[in-house]
Amino acid sequence: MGSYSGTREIVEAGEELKPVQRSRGAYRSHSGLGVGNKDRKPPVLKLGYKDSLEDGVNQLFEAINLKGPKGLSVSYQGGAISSSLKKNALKKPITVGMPQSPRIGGSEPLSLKQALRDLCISKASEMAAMKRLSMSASSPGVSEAGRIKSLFNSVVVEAASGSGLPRDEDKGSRVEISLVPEESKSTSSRMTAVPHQAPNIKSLSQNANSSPRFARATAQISTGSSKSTQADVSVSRKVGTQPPKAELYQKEKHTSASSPSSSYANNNMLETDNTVPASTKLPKRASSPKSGQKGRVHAVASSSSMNGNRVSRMTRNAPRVVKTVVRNKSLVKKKVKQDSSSAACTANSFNEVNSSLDSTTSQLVCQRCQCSMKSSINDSNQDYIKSHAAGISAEVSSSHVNSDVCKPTLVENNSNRSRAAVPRAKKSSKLRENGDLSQSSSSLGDSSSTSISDDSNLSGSSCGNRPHMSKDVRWEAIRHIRMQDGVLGLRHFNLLKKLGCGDIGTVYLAELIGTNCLFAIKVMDNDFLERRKKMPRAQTEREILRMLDHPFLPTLYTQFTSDNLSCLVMEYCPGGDLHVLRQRQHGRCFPEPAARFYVAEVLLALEYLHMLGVVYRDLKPENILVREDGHIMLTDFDLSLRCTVSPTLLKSSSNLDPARISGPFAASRCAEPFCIEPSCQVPCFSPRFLPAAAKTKNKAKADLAAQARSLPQLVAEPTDARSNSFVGTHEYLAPEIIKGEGHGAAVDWWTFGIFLYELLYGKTPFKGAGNEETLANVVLQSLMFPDSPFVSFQARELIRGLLVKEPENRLGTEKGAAEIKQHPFFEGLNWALIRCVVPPEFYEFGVPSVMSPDTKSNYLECEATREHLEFELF
Ligand SMILES: Nc1ncnc2c1ncn2[C@@H]1O[C@H](COP(=O)(O)OP(=O)(O)OP(=O)(O)O)[C@@H](O)[C@H]1O
Repeated sequence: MGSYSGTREIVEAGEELKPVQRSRGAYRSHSGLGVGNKDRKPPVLKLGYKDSLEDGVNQLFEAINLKGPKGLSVSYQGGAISSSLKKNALKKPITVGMPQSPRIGGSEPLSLKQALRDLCISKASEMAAMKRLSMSASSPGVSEAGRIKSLFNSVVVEAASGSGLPRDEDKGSRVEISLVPEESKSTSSRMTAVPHQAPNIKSLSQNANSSPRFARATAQISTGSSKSTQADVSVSRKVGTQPPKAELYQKEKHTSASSPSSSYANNNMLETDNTVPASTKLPKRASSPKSGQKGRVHAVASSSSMNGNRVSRMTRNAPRVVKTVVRNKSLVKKKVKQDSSSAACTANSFNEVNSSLDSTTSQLVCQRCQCSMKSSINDSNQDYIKSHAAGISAEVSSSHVNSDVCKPTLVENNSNRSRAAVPRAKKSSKLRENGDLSQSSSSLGDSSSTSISDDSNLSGSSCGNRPHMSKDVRWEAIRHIRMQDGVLGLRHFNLLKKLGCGDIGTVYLAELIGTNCLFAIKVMDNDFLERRKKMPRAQTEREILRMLDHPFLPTLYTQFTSDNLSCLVMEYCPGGDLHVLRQRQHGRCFPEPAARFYVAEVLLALEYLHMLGVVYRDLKPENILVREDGHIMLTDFDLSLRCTVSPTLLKSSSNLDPARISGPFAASRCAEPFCIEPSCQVPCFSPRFLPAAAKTKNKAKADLAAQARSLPQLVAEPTDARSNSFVGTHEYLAPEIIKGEGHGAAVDWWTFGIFLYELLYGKTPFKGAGNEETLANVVLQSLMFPDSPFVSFQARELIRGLLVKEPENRLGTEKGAAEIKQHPFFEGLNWALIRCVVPPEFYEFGVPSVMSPDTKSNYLECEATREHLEFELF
């Protein structure tokens, strides 16, 4: 990852590091609008109905008293009827259309019954007429059920209050129970303020009902949390009173329509629990949280349509502990308990997660992503590939950060930011126009920084179409911040350390504040990129990162633009790169088994990239990072070439006997395929050199080879990829690139050969005294192997096959990675389970402490380890 010396730029993040005004006011409770404001009285329709009814009844009973038989058990005293009868009369609106005979004794004369019936009928028709009138007067957005409901409400409530009868809470809730739940509501009505409707939560619920996406996006904030109260209130405000938020809703709805999995997170910000039925008494919200609870947000998603509840808890402002994490020793592994009963693979469901409040053990799962495969242009292959190639179930280990860590936040080069302030707005809008980035409206009122999020395309901060990383707690951490603050920006991160810088940006280790989650953030200055015409490279990298979901490739969690700095939030690899790691080895080269492990994982990553139509073009040890678990991660895609590809299945596995396939690998004692416990090591590397005495095992070996040959073969070489770009690193450049003959996917197999050579011998094969000589050697010099260190014949054979100067004769050109995987160098390797094998252990690494202002300057210089070409002929 070195940079060309003449073109090394240090791009610093001019971050908005002031304590952020979280615009609490924006979320603050607003009396009368609170979702949970159960004191809010339904508006009263002044229909004049009650008075006329009472008058009529009074007149009737006056007549009865005067004319009725003596035995009649109705009392009338000075114009007031008995409460029971009065109640009956007042309940009349609820029984419209079902007139009942007043049970006044059992022997009332027929004329009285008739009189009462007539009265009921006349009042019913009066009501119907009034209802028609009110229908024509009301807004079109209000449904009939809503109007009837309002009518009932007004009648009952006013009657109750006007009657002088005690109006207890139960009765109040009964009024709600009597309402007919609306079945549906047009989406446009969601945008309309409907003042006489039931509380906003109701209309939200209805929206949720009409869209499964809204249903699953339900979020209820726990009682007792200040944030929860604010969030709740913000819901109603956004829906009922604030047009901009309503627009946001609309926008999100469209997004969801096109990509169901894409806007989950944003929805969560705005939705309330859709499962609160109309008959349910609205919960009372605590208005003044206790200090101890402040900041603790308890998000609950529940739905009757869901098969489980998702309970997520995150601790904010919890002390963070910086702790050296020793691989395989101090890792805190988190188990995720899922509700297996749920429809786990439906895009609308969440599974219950066993989560703990403890920051070190909280674990959140977004189960839905496991099945939501994003489909996009030319993505049919990608879907297939992703579903087959990336199925790892990642156990997440939390990193521990010292409580000191969160205090300071790195502020660098503020002048850059002010410099960029003027063009920022212009460019941002330009980007938006291009549809490249979508502005997320923020209610934070952060005037000093602009954050533009492109997360709609990344499925928000949900794991989206990344099933293999779906259980990563970092998705949830990001989603939580977005729920809380609306839009993610650099201000949400503590920059702990500069990890390095490349041609187009600077990479920082960063902690998402309050979450204990570490990320690598690549920060790119858009002005700089534009000036240096490197915007296309940044764009390429971003596009490729967004596609990736593979255990040996980086996960892009989110991306945003903050103060004209484009930021890619990626998975952090604490193990450094293979270039550094190799130099720490005895003889500056890896033992062959270690080299075989690393190149095997790189081969799988390249295979996956090729299947996605990506020619990587920049393979070198510097671009291979070591994860916390010792497996690798191939990074840096700005020099990659994108093209179309059509994977072809050369040979199917339909005629294979599954028992035979598993036969040679049956040495594994563990049935759990993802178990990485040493005692359950999967024998990915069975011995290639069998003891002479073990001749009887030769048959098994032959069987193994035969089975390997009979395994299904998928070839996914981007055959039409051609480029004349002169890109790469001198020592790794393929001859066809140097000669300018145009190149394709075969360049990756050349670089793969150089890479293996360097890991085994500690140097590249064609390195000259200078760059020119190196290039000449690549084209003209034949391949030679040093005598030492000792390298197996198979390894040398593989290198020979790969470093063929004519690309058409090069190993891998015809059948891609499948061809290379079958080389004897990899004999006995269980490709499918290599990610479960215990990786070579070379050294321990840990999480650095926070980057102090003193140490910051140490990172301002980037050491170029290898000269890097950036001449592009396009
Ligand atoms: N996800 C990550 N985790 C840890 N370190 C990273 C990560 N991504 C990059 N780095 C480190 O940051 C440094 C800069 O990375 P970057 O990809 O920008 O540089 P580069 O490979 O030189 O890029 P370019 O080819 O664009 O010049 C690298 O040296 C790498 O070690």
